[in-house]
Amino acid sequence: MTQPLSNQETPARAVVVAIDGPAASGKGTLSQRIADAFGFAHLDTGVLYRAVGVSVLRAGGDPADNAAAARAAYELHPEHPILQEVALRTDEAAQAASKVAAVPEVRAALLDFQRRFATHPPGGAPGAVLDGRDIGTVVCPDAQAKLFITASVEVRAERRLKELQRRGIPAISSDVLEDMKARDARDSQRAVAPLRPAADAFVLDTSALDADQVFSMAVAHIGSKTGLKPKA
Ligand SMILES: Nc1ncnc2c1ncn2[C@@H]1O[C@H](COP(=O)(O)OP(=O)(O)O)[C@@H](O)[C@H]1O
Ligand SMILES: Nc1ccn([C@@H]2O[C@H](COP(=O)(O)OP(=O)(O)O)[C@@H](O)[C@H]2O)c(=O)n1
Repeated sequence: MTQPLSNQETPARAVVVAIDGPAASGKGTLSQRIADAFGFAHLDTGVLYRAVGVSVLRAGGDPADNAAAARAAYELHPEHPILQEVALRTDEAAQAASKVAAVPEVRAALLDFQRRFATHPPGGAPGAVLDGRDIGTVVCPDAQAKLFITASVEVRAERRLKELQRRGIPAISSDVLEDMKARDARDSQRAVAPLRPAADAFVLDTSALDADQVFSMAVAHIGSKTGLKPKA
């Protein structure tokens, strides 16, 4: 992936909040709320892998083919229109994403962009929230605050099913659950940057917590690590 376009340089070191966890644990919802509350920029890194996976499928390739996946990753750039497509939200895209995500060249190609977003958040924001699988372990190991958001696979599959239905994307409950289990296994067992909490991450099981409760606990954790409070 090529470098982002002219981000305004930030004079002080940007605050970085790393939010990792398995599929549909609530990372994206929490990350956007944290970014809004602290005035930070937000990067959903899963979208990058989804875009690479969908690009390979559209070119008629196999997402597990290293060369095809690497090519698609090098061709992706931050202004690419595919990054805005609703097609990235489908289960098919998620499965393709987790296949290309196991290819070391793909991860390497996407790394610089993610790191630059963290160190130089767009619009001169004083901080960045990145969510994904390896933010606290690989992309930003020096992040000031790290959260690992999880929930039981049944709860996560139910959340994802409702989300797909809300978006008008057809989905079958048992398929969503099976696809999520397959993706969990692939993401946790891959050799490169597997899904796991960083040693210094705050692990939060959200199975029985609503989004407001998760947000309050995350704000408290970020406050304890950075001394920052959300904007009024
Ligand atoms: N704590 C929560 N309780 C219930 N539903 C939630 C919670 N957090 C997020 N959701 C919902 O679950 C779905 C998946 O959340 P999302 O933030 O997209 O997860 P992720 O980014 O981890 O895949 C969304 O529809 C979201 O509104
Ligand atoms: N930092 C990241 C983000 C996503 N991914 C991969 O991309 C896939 C899709 O990520 P996502 O965050 O969009 O998935 P959901 O949590 O939204 O279901 C994951 O299953 C991972 O295989 C990754 O490997 N590393």
